[in-house]
Amino acid sequence: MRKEDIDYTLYLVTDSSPAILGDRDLNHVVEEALEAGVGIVQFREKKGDTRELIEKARALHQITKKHNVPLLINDRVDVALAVGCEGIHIGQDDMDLATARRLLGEDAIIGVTVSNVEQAIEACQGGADYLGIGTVYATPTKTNTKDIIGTAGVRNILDHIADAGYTTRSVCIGGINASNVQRVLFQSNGIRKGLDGVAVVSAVVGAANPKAAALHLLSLLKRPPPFSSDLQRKSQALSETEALKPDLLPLIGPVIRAVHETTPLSHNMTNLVVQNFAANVALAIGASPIMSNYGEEAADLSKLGGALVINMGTVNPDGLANYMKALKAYNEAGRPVVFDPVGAGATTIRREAVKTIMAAGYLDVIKGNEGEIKTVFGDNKEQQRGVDSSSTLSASDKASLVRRLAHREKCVVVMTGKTDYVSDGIFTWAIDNGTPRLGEVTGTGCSLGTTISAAIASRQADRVTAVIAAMLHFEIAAELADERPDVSGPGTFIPAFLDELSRIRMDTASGNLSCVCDIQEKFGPAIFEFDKVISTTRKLLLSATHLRIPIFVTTQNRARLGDTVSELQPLLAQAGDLVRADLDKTRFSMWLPAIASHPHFSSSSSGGAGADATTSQPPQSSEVAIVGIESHICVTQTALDLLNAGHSVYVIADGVSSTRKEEVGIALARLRQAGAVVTTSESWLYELMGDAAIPEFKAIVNVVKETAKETGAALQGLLGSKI
Ligand SMILES: Cc1ncc(COP(=O)(O)OP(=O)(O)O)c(N)n1
Ligand SMILES: Cc1ncsc1CCOP(=O)(O)O
Repeated sequence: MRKEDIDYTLYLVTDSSPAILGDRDLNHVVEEALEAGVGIVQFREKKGDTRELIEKARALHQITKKHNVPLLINDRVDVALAVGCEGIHIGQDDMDLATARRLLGEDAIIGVTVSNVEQAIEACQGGADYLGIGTVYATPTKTNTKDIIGTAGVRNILDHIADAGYTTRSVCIGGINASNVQRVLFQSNGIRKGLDGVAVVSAVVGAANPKAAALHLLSLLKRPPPFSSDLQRKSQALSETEALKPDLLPLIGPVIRAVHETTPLSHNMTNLVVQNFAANVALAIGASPIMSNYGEEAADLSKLGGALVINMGTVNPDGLANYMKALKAYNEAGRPVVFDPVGAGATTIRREAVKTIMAAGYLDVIKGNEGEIKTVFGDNKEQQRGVDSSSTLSASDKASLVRRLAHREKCVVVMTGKTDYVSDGIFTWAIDNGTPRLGEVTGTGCSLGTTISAAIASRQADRVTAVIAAMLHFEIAAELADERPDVSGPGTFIPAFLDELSRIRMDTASGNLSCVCDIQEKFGPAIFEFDKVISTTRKLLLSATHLRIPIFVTTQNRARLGDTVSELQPLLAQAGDLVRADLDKTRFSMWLPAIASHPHFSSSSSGGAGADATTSQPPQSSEVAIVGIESHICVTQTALDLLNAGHSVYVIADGVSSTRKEEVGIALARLRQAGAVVTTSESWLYELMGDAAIPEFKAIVNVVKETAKETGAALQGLLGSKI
């Protein structure tokens, strides 16, 4: 067999020790493994006389030859020469590569154990046919292992040898079995070079049915792991340009809506302190919380389409065992896991717990403060005080740390702080939302993990978007709560925060929006009943502020025709961040790219390439009310564009006008025919409320009462006989 044709996918290394082989026959085990499809076998026997070893190896060689699979001998060049088999595997303490090559010749396959970059480069340079990279995880099969390098170590070696231009075949070894093989491969593979396979001992030799075990491993090795989707896609993009950096803002609203619509399960294995608060946060954002710290339940829960939060805030040995069970179950079900390594650097127990959890399964999101993320990265020299974080890194160092950790673990990493950093290992975002108030109450950090879990459960195919959407939802709600006049401290902040979380969700889900089209100073003298348009718009802006309906404003050629009229400016200022856009335009329609791509309008993109196959929704439309001028030009074109984009349009007849009054009636008739609803401000307001029991009812009724005279005048003046 030519060297380049060797299939390293599943590499069997033998072991005849009773602890592994038991009473099975080694030849039979190897024969079964070969039947299953093992592509290379190494005879590794640490005990026995040379003659005995040669005899056993000869017998094995007869079997491997039948399957046209190479047999290598561990350590012993003499045995390999005596048997005449295809090669050897040598470690760092064995015969050196150059001597082995001289003795065995160019055709022999020689593999070399490497556990760091220097050894790997030296072996590649020296002409090794393959590298045995390890030890990945501690294993009872080899107790004299010097270096446990984890998947991060394997990946580092692969990246460096690829950078140095080597294509040497590579397998990894140590503690690999069916429960971790997909993750090991997924997390080990570098962007430029991947592993050719894995080498195992006990997973096959120690299995009750070696053939079935090898078949199972091969089937796992040949298919992508359930959690690989979006990051694999993005990894491919890495070599391409910065232009690929996704614009996430248009995708935020759809994630919040997806949580509202799918009510995903948020399975929290969280600490005792925050259980109640985290459950309330989950409810406020529209998720379905279950607070279960019992690992045995996870197998069932993982099948319900949700996500798991492992928060090690009050870790203990039982808890750790439960986390591992749940992590395994969620990994097997292909459902996302959020890891919150609370207080990771505070104690030795916690540092060890982090290592145990990281080695036990794949984590989709790792979220922590600076100290926690440093500890997870393995780079925290400081002693963390409790669960708090002090910051010593610069902004660029923080960004670099989250990117490196995300890249290493192939997951999304969030570092919380005054500025939060989020990375998928390729792109990194800084988020400056939130309020110091969040730090004044316990459980906010932990319930951010809960919020992320719900978002990621609804948008598993695009984890980083889900994570950022969850963070924005959470932090903007906190800002809004903090600004409320009824909030005077941490006690009043908590209920207000829950209210704002829920309110953002309802606002985003409801899709009610308002557009104020070109109500500018210079139009004043020319427009029919311009003052009525202004008074109706005032009424709508006041009501929109009470009902938290986002507002979009435009002006036509502001430099020449002036800004939006001064009567409306205080109301726009009062509406604050509800004014989602205030744009100048030359196009007649308000449907500018910046508005069309705004989260409130971009829901139709939720059915696009980034949508989660399991939860994709039909494109959702917004309900948009329009006021402004002129009815037959800008208002008409905006309404038609909105209708074309699939939105519902409400033209507020007592709030639109034109230069000539005759144009108005014709424009409204045309829009009605095109599918718009032509209605009045009062009718729209009552339709929005739907129920006199809503908390805002009183405020809106007051607005209606206070503006009753103006409304009458507007109806009289503007509508006349036109509808
Ligand atoms: C495929 C493969 N990789 C690594 C090893 C380990 O070899 P070594 O470091 O020589 O340790 P021992 O096997 O001699 O204990 C291996 N055997 N096979
Ligand atoms: C030979 C060797 N080298 C590093 S770990 C190891 C043993 C791997 O055994 P197992 O697959 O049973 O963990």
